[in-house]
Amino acid sequence: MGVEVSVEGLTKSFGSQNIWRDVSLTLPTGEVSALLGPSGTGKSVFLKTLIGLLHPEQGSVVIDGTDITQCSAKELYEIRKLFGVLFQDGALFGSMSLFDNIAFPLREHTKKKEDEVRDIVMEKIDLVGLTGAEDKLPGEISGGMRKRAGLARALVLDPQIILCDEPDSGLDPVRTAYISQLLIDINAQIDATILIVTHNINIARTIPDNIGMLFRKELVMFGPREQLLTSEQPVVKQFLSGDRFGPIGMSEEKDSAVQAAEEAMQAAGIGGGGTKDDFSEIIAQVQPNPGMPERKAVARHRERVHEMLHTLPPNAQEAIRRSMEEEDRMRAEADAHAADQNGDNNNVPVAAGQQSGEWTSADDYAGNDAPTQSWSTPPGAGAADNTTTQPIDTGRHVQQPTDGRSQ
Ligand SMILES: Nc1ncnc2c1ncn2[C@@H]1O[C@H](COP(=O)(O)OP(=O)(O)OP(=O)(O)O)[C@@H](O)[C@H]1O
Repeated sequence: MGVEVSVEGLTKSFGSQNIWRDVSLTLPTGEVSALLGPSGTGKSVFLKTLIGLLHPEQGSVVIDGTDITQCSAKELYEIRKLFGVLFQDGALFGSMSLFDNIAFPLREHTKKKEDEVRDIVMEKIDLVGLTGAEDKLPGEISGGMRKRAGLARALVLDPQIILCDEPDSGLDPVRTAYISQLLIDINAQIDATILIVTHNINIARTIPDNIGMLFRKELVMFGPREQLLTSEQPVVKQFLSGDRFGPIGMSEEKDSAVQAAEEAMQAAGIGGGGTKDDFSEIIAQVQPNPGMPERKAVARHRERVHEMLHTLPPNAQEAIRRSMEEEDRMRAEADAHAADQNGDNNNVPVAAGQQSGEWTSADDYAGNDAPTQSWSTPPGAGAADNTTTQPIDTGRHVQQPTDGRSQ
Protein backbone atom coordinates (compact mmCIF):
# COMPACT_ATOMS: atom_id res chain seq x y z
CA MET A 1 0.00 0.00 0.00
CA GLY A 2 1.17 3.52 -0.74
CA VAL A 3 2.13 6.09 1.83
CA GLU A 4 1.02 9.66 2.30
CA VAL A 5 3.38 12.45 1.28
CA SER A 6 2.82 15.59 3.31
CA VAL A 7 4.41 18.84 2.15
CA GLU A 8 4.26 21.90 4.38
CA GLY A 9 5.46 25.44 3.69
CA LEU A 10 8.02 24.36 1.09
CA THR A 11 10.17 27.06 -0.51
CA LYS A 12 12.90 26.52 -3.08
CA SER A 13 15.33 28.93 -4.72
CA PHE A 14 18.46 28.62 -6.79
CA GLY A 15 20.70 31.46 -5.62
CA SER A 16 18.58 34.59 -5.86
CA GLN A 17 16.03 32.94 -8.18
CA ASN A 18 13.01 31.86 -6.17
CA ILE A 19 11.20 28.95 -7.89
CA TRP A 20 8.18 28.60 -5.62
CA ARG A 21 7.34 29.45 -2.03
CA ASP A 22 5.17 28.21 0.81
CA VAL A 23 3.87 25.17 -1.05
CA SER A 24 1.69 22.94 1.12
CA LEU A 25 -0.20 19.87 -0.04
CA THR A 26 -0.79 16.25 0.85
CA LEU A 27 -0.61 13.44 -1.68
CA PRO A 28 -3.18 11.12 -0.13
CA THR A 29 -2.28 7.46 0.35
CA GLY A 30 -2.73 5.46 -2.83
CA GLU A 31 -4.48 8.26 -4.73
CA VAL A 32 -3.41 9.53 -8.12
CA SER A 33 -2.62 13.25 -8.22
CA ALA A 34 -1.51 15.49 -11.07
CA LEU A 35 0.53 18.67 -10.95
CA LEU A 36 -0.04 21.17 -13.75
CA GLY A 37 1.57 24.51 -14.47
CA PRO A 38 3.10 26.52 -17.27
CA SER A 39 6.63 25.67 -18.37
CA GLY A 40 9.32 26.78 -16.00
CA THR A 41 7.09 27.04 -12.92
CA GLY A 42 9.18 24.43 -11.14
CA LYS A 43 7.20 21.21 -11.44
CA SER A 44 10.29 19.08 -12.04
CA VAL A 45 12.07 20.91 -9.23
CA PHE A 46 9.11 19.98 -7.01
CA LEU A 47 9.42 16.29 -7.89
CA LYS A 48 13.14 16.32 -7.23
CA THR A 49 12.54 18.02 -3.89
CA LEU A 50 10.06 15.27 -2.93
CA ILE A 51 12.76 12.62 -3.28
CA GLY A 52 15.44 14.72 -1.62
CA LEU A 53 17.53 15.28 -4.75
CA LEU A 54 17.10 19.01 -4.21
CA HIS A 55 17.05 20.71 -0.83
CA PRO A 56 14.46 23.37 -0.03
CA GLU A 57 15.48 26.29 2.12
CA GLN A 58 12.22 26.15 4.09
CA GLY A 59 9.45 23.71 4.85
CA SER A 60 9.05 19.98 5.35
CA VAL A 61 8.36 16.87 3.27
CA VAL A 62 7.09 14.13 5.57
CA ILE A 63 7.06 10.60 4.17
CA ASP A 64 6.19 7.64 6.33
CA GLY A 65 6.82 9.73 9.45
CA THR A 66 10.23 11.03 8.33
CA ASP A 67 10.88 14.64 7.33
CA ILE A 68 13.29 14.10 4.46
CA THR A 69 14.46 17.71 4.58
CA GLN A 70 15.91 17.10 8.04
CA CYS A 71 16.81 13.41 8.15
CA SER A 72 20.21 11.76 7.91
CA ALA A 73 21.69 10.55 4.62
CA LYS A 74 21.08 6.96 5.76
CA GLU A 75 17.39 7.63 6.49
CA LEU A 76 17.03 9.39 3.14
CA TYR A 77 18.58 6.39 1.40
CA GLU A 78 15.96 4.13 3.03
CA ILE A 79 13.06 6.50 2.20
CA ARG A 80 14.19 6.69 -1.42
CA LYS A 81 13.59 2.97 -1.75
CA LEU A 82 9.88 3.71 -1.38
CA PHE A 83 9.96 5.71 -4.62
CA GLY A 84 9.74 4.76 -8.24
CA VAL A 85 10.50 7.71 -10.49
CA LEU A 86 9.81 8.04 -14.18
CA PHE A 87 11.96 10.91 -15.38
CA GLN A 88 10.95 12.97 -18.41
CA ASP A 89 13.31 11.26 -20.86
CA GLY A 90 13.22 7.84 -19.17
CA ALA A 91 16.77 8.60 -17.90
CA LEU A 92 18.13 5.30 -19.22
CA PHE A 93 21.83 4.50 -19.44
CA GLY A 94 22.61 4.62 -23.16
CA SER A 95 25.25 1.90 -23.09
CA MET A 96 23.11 -0.65 -21.22
CA SER A 97 20.44 -2.93 -22.66
CA LEU A 98 16.87 -2.35 -21.55
CA PHE A 99 17.19 -5.44 -19.37
CA ASP A 100 20.26 -4.10 -17.56
CA ASN A 101 18.70 -0.66 -17.24
CA ILE A 102 15.60 -2.12 -15.62
CA ALA A 103 17.66 -4.48 -13.44
CA PHE A 104 19.86 -1.61 -12.26
CA PRO A 105 17.90 -0.61 -9.10
CA LEU A 106 17.59 -4.26 -8.04
CA ARG A 107 21.32 -4.86 -8.42
CA GLU A 108 22.08 -1.55 -6.71
CA HIS A 109 19.65 -1.67 -3.79
CA THR A 110 19.02 -5.35 -3.07
CA LYS A 111 21.01 -8.54 -2.60
CA LYS A 112 18.77 -10.56 -4.88
CA LYS A 113 20.32 -13.40 -6.87
CA GLU A 114 20.55 -13.01 -10.64
CA ASP A 115 17.75 -15.50 -11.36
CA GLU A 116 15.44 -13.56 -9.02
CA VAL A 117 16.48 -10.31 -10.70
CA ARG A 118 15.69 -11.86 -14.07
CA ASP A 119 12.21 -12.95 -12.94
CA ILE A 120 11.33 -9.50 -11.61
CA VAL A 121 12.75 -7.66 -14.62
CA MET A 122 10.96 -9.91 -17.11
CA GLU A 123 7.69 -9.50 -15.21
CA LYS A 124 7.98 -5.70 -15.41
CA ILE A 125 9.06 -5.84 -19.04
CA ASP A 126 5.95 -7.85 -19.74
CA LEU A 127 3.81 -5.44 -17.71
CA VAL A 128 4.84 -2.48 -19.86
CA GLY A 129 4.60 -4.45 -23.10
CA LEU A 130 8.29 -4.61 -24.00
CA THR A 131 8.73 -8.37 -24.18
CA GLY A 132 11.23 -9.15 -26.93
CA ALA A 133 12.96 -5.76 -26.69
CA GLU A 134 14.97 -6.50 -23.54
CA ASP A 135 18.32 -6.79 -25.35
CA LYS A 136 17.98 -3.54 -27.26
CA LEU A 137 19.87 -0.39 -26.36
CA PRO A 138 17.86 2.76 -25.55
CA GLY A 139 19.13 4.37 -28.77
CA GLU A 140 17.60 1.56 -30.85
CA ILE A 141 14.01 2.01 -29.70
CA SER A 142 11.30 4.66 -30.01
CA GLY A 143 10.62 7.39 -27.48
CA GLY A 144 7.45 5.62 -26.39
CA MET A 145 9.35 2.41 -25.72
CA ARG A 146 12.00 4.31 -23.76
CA LYS A 147 9.23 5.83 -21.68
CA ARG A 148 7.81 2.42 -20.92
CA ALA A 149 11.26 1.04 -20.10
CA GLY A 150 11.69 3.96 -17.68
CA LEU A 151 8.37 3.04 -16.11
CA ALA A 152 9.40 -0.62 -15.80
CA ARG A 153 12.57 0.48 -14.06
CA ALA A 154 10.54 2.72 -11.74
CA LEU A 155 8.47 -0.32 -10.74
CA VAL A 156 11.11 -2.96 -9.98
CA LEU A 157 11.48 -2.11 -6.30
CA ASP A 158 7.68 -2.32 -5.77
CA PRO A 159 7.42 1.39 -4.99
CA GLN A 160 4.88 2.82 -2.61
CA ILE A 161 5.15 6.22 -4.25
CA ILE A 162 5.43 6.70 -8.02
CA LEU A 163 6.47 10.05 -9.47
CA CYS A 164 6.05 10.55 -13.21
CA ASP A 165 7.53 13.61 -14.88
CA GLU A 166 5.51 14.20 -18.06
CA PRO A 167 4.79 10.54 -18.89
CA ASP A 168 3.17 11.72 -22.14
CA SER A 169 5.97 13.91 -23.50
CA GLY A 170 7.00 12.72 -26.94
CA LEU A 171 4.14 10.23 -27.16
CA ASP A 172 1.27 10.24 -29.65
CA PRO A 173 -2.28 10.46 -28.22
CA VAL A 174 -2.85 6.71 -28.45
CA ARG A 175 0.37 5.76 -26.66
CA THR A 176 -0.42 8.48 -24.12
CA ALA A 177 -3.75 6.75 -23.49
CA TYR A 178 -1.96 3.42 -23.06
CA ILE A 179 0.57 4.73 -20.59
CA SER A 180 -2.18 6.55 -18.67
CA GLN A 181 -4.21 3.33 -18.51
CA LEU A 182 -1.12 1.48 -17.37
CA LEU A 183 -0.67 3.92 -14.48
CA ILE A 184 -4.28 3.38 -13.42
CA ASP A 185 -3.87 -0.41 -13.66
CA ILE A 186 -0.65 -0.28 -11.62
CA ASN A 187 -2.43 1.84 -9.05
CA ALA A 188 -5.23 -0.73 -8.89
CA GLN A 189 -2.72 -3.54 -8.43
CA ILE A 190 -0.32 -2.06 -5.88
CA ASP A 191 -2.23 0.91 -4.41
CA ALA A 192 0.83 3.15 -4.77
CA THR A 193 0.56 6.89 -4.20
CA ILE A 194 1.11 8.49 -7.62
CA LEU A 195 2.02 12.03 -8.68
CA ILE A 196 2.00 12.87 -12.39
CA VAL A 197 3.50 16.09 -13.67
CA THR A 198 1.90 16.90 -16.99
CA HIS A 199 0.83 19.54 -19.49
CA ASN A 200 -1.61 17.11 -21.05
CA ILE A 201 -5.13 18.33 -20.41
CA ASN A 202 -6.68 15.03 -21.39
CA ILE A 203 -4.63 13.24 -18.74
CA ALA A 204 -5.58 15.90 -16.22
CA ARG A 205 -9.27 15.49 -17.05
CA THR A 206 -9.45 11.72 -16.92
CA ILE A 207 -6.68 10.17 -14.81
CA PRO A 208 -6.09 11.82 -11.41
CA ASP A 209 -8.18 11.89 -8.29
CA ASN A 210 -6.63 15.26 -7.39
CA ILE A 211 -5.05 18.09 -9.33
CA GLY A 212 -2.78 20.94 -8.30
CA MET A 213 -1.37 23.83 -10.25
CA LEU A 214 1.77 25.94 -9.88
CA PHE A 215 1.80 29.50 -11.20
CA ARG A 216 3.77 32.62 -10.34
CA LYS A 217 5.83 30.82 -7.73
CA GLU A 218 2.80 29.54 -5.82
CA LEU A 219 0.57 26.54 -5.61
CA VAL A 220 -2.62 28.05 -7.03
CA MET A 221 -4.76 25.18 -5.76
CA PHE A 222 -4.68 21.50 -4.92
CA GLY A 223 -7.80 19.40 -4.45
CA PRO A 224 -10.23 16.95 -6.05
CA ARG A 225 -9.92 17.10 -9.84
CA GLU A 226 -13.42 18.60 -10.14
CA GLN A 227 -12.28 21.61 -8.11
CA LEU A 228 -9.65 22.65 -10.63
CA LEU A 229 -11.66 21.66 -13.69
CA THR A 230 -14.58 23.87 -12.61
CA SER A 231 -12.41 26.71 -11.33
CA GLU A 232 -13.18 30.24 -12.47
CA GLN A 233 -9.63 31.42 -11.80
CA PRO A 234 -8.39 33.08 -15.01
CA VAL A 235 -5.03 31.29 -14.91
CA VAL A 236 -6.68 27.89 -14.57
CA LYS A 237 -9.20 28.58 -17.31
CA GLN A 238 -6.49 29.86 -19.64
CA PHE A 239 -4.23 26.88 -18.97
CA LEU A 240 -6.99 24.34 -19.55
CA SER A 241 -8.18 25.96 -22.76
CA GLY A 242 -4.68 26.65 -24.09
CA ASP A 243 -5.58 30.24 -24.95
CA ARG A 244 -2.98 32.94 -25.63
CA PHE A 245 -5.12 35.54 -23.89
CA GLY A 246 -4.93 35.58 -20.12
CA PRO A 247 -2.43 35.89 -17.30
CA ILE A 248 -0.01 33.28 -18.70
CA GLY A 249 2.40 34.77 -21.19
CA MET A 250 5.32 33.47 -23.21
CA SER A 251 7.45 34.48 -20.25
CA GLU A 252 6.01 34.39 -16.74
CA GLU A 253 4.55 37.87 -16.40
CA LYS A 254 2.37 39.87 -18.76
CA ASP A 255 2.48 43.60 -18.26
CA SER A 256 -0.64 45.75 -18.20
CA ALA A 257 -0.02 47.12 -21.72
CA VAL A 258 -0.06 43.60 -23.17
CA GLN A 259 -3.19 42.72 -21.22
CA ALA A 260 -4.92 45.88 -22.46
CA ALA A 261 -3.96 45.02 -26.05
CA GLU A 262 -5.39 41.53 -25.61
CA GLU A 263 -8.64 42.90 -24.24
CA ALA A 264 -8.89 45.20 -27.27
CA MET A 265 -8.32 42.24 -29.61
CA GLN A 266 -10.96 40.19 -27.82
CA ALA A 267 -13.39 43.11 -28.01
CA ALA A 268 -12.71 43.18 -31.76
CA GLY A 269 -13.64 39.50 -31.98
CA ILE A 270 -10.09 38.14 -32.30
CA GLY A 271 -9.63 34.88 -30.40
CA GLY A 272 -6.60 33.57 -28.54
CA GLY A 273 -6.70 30.17 -30.21
CA GLY A 274 -7.91 28.24 -27.18
CA THR A 275 -10.33 25.34 -27.23
CA LYS A 276 -13.96 26.10 -26.47
CA ASP A 277 -14.31 22.85 -24.53
CA ASP A 278 -16.35 23.12 -21.36
CA PHE A 279 -14.06 21.69 -18.69
CA SER A 280 -16.76 21.95 -16.05
CA GLU A 281 -18.47 19.11 -17.94
CA ILE A 282 -16.54 16.44 -16.04
CA ILE A 283 -15.49 13.40 -18.08
CA ALA A 284 -15.63 10.05 -16.27
CA GLN A 285 -12.31 9.01 -14.75
CA VAL A 286 -10.42 6.21 -16.52
CA GLN A 287 -11.04 2.92 -14.72
CA PRO A 288 -8.81 -0.14 -14.33
CA ASN A 289 -9.00 -2.73 -17.07
CA PRO A 290 -11.48 -5.56 -16.76
CA GLY A 291 -10.06 -8.24 -14.48
CA MET A 292 -8.01 -5.74 -12.50
CA PRO A 293 -8.75 -5.27 -8.82
CA GLU A 294 -10.78 -2.23 -7.92
CA ARG A 295 -8.67 0.79 -6.98
CA LYS A 296 -8.64 0.79 -3.18
CA ALA A 297 -7.98 4.52 -3.19
CA VAL A 298 -11.38 5.27 -4.70
CA ALA A 299 -13.21 4.49 -1.45
CA ARG A 300 -10.69 6.48 0.60
CA HIS A 301 -10.87 9.41 -1.85
CA ARG A 302 -14.65 9.46 -1.61
CA GLU A 303 -14.57 9.47 2.15
CA ARG A 304 -12.03 12.27 2.22
CA VAL A 305 -13.87 14.34 -0.37
CA HIS A 306 -17.14 13.80 1.44
CA GLU A 307 -15.62 15.31 4.58
CA MET A 308 -14.22 18.35 2.79
CA LEU A 309 -17.09 18.85 0.36
CA HIS A 310 -18.63 21.77 2.25
CA THR A 311 -15.33 23.67 2.07
CA LEU A 312 -15.27 23.68 -1.73
CA PRO A 313 -16.84 26.25 -4.06
CA PRO A 314 -20.46 25.41 -5.01
CA ASN A 315 -19.68 24.55 -8.64
CA ALA A 316 -16.96 22.11 -7.52
CA GLN A 317 -19.38 20.50 -5.06
CA GLU A 318 -21.96 20.11 -7.79
CA ALA A 319 -19.41 18.63 -10.22
CA ILE A 320 -18.21 16.16 -7.59
CA ARG A 321 -21.76 14.99 -6.92
CA ARG A 322 -22.46 14.61 -10.62
CA SER A 323 -19.27 12.70 -11.36
CA MET A 324 -19.75 10.34 -8.44
CA GLU A 325 -23.33 9.65 -9.44
CA GLU A 326 -22.08 8.93 -12.95
CA GLU A 327 -19.41 6.57 -11.60
CA ASP A 328 -22.03 4.74 -9.53
CA ARG A 329 -24.25 4.41 -12.57
CA MET A 330 -21.38 3.06 -14.68
CA ARG A 331 -20.38 0.66 -11.91
CA ALA A 332 -23.92 -0.71 -11.71
CA GLU A 333 -24.00 -1.14 -15.49
CA ALA A 334 -20.64 -2.91 -15.48
CA ASP A 335 -21.76 -5.23 -12.68
CA ALA A 336 -24.97 -6.05 -14.54
CA HIS A 337 -22.98 -6.69 -17.72
CA ALA A 338 -20.60 -9.00 -15.86
CA ALA A 339 -23.51 -10.89 -14.33
CA ASP A 340 -25.02 -11.32 -17.83
CA GLN A 341 -21.74 -12.55 -19.24
CA ASN A 342 -20.75 -14.92 -16.47
CA GLY A 343 -23.94 -16.02 -14.78
CA ASP A 344 -25.14 -14.98 -11.36
CA ASN A 345 -22.51 -16.99 -9.45
CA ASN A 346 -19.69 -15.06 -11.01
CA ASN A 347 -17.28 -13.75 -8.40
CA VAL A 348 -14.83 -12.09 -10.72
CA PRO A 349 -14.72 -8.41 -9.87
CA VAL A 350 -15.30 -6.03 -12.72
CA ALA A 351 -13.58 -2.72 -12.82
CA ALA A 352 -15.98 0.03 -11.98
CA GLY A 353 -17.23 1.97 -14.91
CA GLN A 354 -15.40 -0.07 -17.49
CA GLN A 355 -17.23 0.26 -20.75
CA SER A 356 -17.02 -2.49 -23.27
CA GLY A 357 -14.82 -1.49 -26.14
CA GLU A 358 -13.04 1.17 -24.07
CA TRP A 359 -10.01 -1.11 -23.82
CA THR A 360 -9.67 -3.19 -26.91
CA SER A 361 -6.97 -5.52 -28.09
CA ALA A 362 -3.62 -3.93 -28.81
CA ASP A 363 -3.48 -5.98 -32.01
CA ASP A 364 -4.84 -2.98 -33.89
CA TYR A 365 -1.56 -1.19 -33.42
CA ALA A 366 1.23 -1.71 -35.90
CA GLY A 367 4.90 -0.88 -35.70
CA ASN A 368 7.62 -1.78 -33.25
CA ASP A 369 6.22 0.55 -30.63
CA ALA A 370 2.96 -1.39 -30.55
CA PRO A 371 2.10 -2.59 -27.07
CA THR A 372 2.04 -6.35 -26.82
CA GLN A 373 -1.12 -8.13 -25.83
CA SER A 374 0.28 -8.50 -22.34
CA TRP A 375 0.31 -4.76 -21.98
CA SER A 376 -3.44 -4.77 -22.26
CA THR A 377 -3.82 -7.59 -19.75
CA PRO A 378 -0.96 -7.26 -17.28
CA PRO A 379 0.01 -10.19 -15.07
CA GLY A 380 -1.81 -10.40 -11.79
CA ALA A 381 -5.05 -9.45 -13.49
CA GLY A 382 -8.01 -11.16 -11.93
CA ALA A 383 -6.83 -11.06 -8.35
CA ALA A 384 -9.90 -10.80 -6.18
CA ASP A 385 -10.23 -7.74 -4.07
CA ASN A 386 -12.72 -6.99 -1.34
CA THR A 387 -12.60 -3.25 -1.53
CA THR A 388 -15.97 -1.75 -2.07
CA THR A 389 -16.63 1.81 -2.97
CA GLN A 390 -19.29 3.53 -0.97
CA PRO A 391 -21.53 5.85 -2.91
CA ILE A 392 -21.01 9.43 -1.85
CA ASP A 393 -23.77 11.12 0.06
CA THR A 394 -25.18 13.29 -2.65
CA GLY A 395 -27.43 15.16 -0.28
CA ARG A 396 -27.06 18.90 -0.05
CA HIS A 397 -24.60 20.28 2.44
CA VAL A 398 -24.32 23.72 3.84
CA GLN A 399 -22.18 25.43 1.26
CA GLN A 400 -19.35 27.51 2.61
CA PRO A 401 -16.87 28.03 -0.17
CA THR A 402 -13.54 28.87 1.32
CA ASP A 403 -11.54 29.06 -1.87
CA GLY A 404 -11.91 32.77 -2.24
CA ARG A 405 -9.27 32.78 -4.94
CA SER A 406 -11.35 30.70 -7.23
CA GLN A 407 -13.81 33.41 -8.07
N1 LIG B 1 19.70 22.52 -10.73
C1 LIG B 1 19.24 23.73 -11.08
N2 LIG B 1 19.99 24.82 -10.89
C2 LIG B 1 19.52 26.05 -11.19
N3 LIG B 1 18.30 26.29 -11.71
C3 LIG B 1 17.51 25.23 -11.93
C4 LIG B 1 17.93 23.91 -11.62
N4 LIG B 1 16.92 23.06 -11.93
C5 LIG B 1 15.92 23.82 -12.41
N5 LIG B 1 16.26 25.13 -12.41
C6 LIG B 1 15.41 26.25 -12.81
O1 LIG B 1 14.18 26.13 -12.14
C7 LIG B 1 13.11 26.60 -12.96
C8 LIG B 1 12.01 25.57 -13.01
O2 LIG B 1 12.45 24.44 -13.76
P1 LIG B 1 11.59 23.13 -13.91
O3 LIG B 1 12.33 22.24 -14.84
O4 LIG B 1 11.24 22.59 -12.58
O5 LIG B 1 10.26 23.69 -14.59
P2 LIG B 1 9.00 22.89 -15.10
O6 LIG B 1 7.80 23.53 -14.53
O7 LIG B 1 9.18 21.43 -14.83
O8 LIG B 1 9.10 23.18 -16.66
P3 LIG B 1 8.63 22.33 -17.95
O9 LIG B 1 7.15 22.24 -17.87
O10 LIG B 1 9.09 23.19 -19.09
O11 LIG B 1 9.32 21.00 -17.87
C9 LIG B 1 13.73 26.91 -14.32
O12 LIG B 1 13.94 28.30 -14.39
C10 LIG B 1 15.06 26.19 -14.29
O13 LIG B 1 16.03 26.86 -15.06
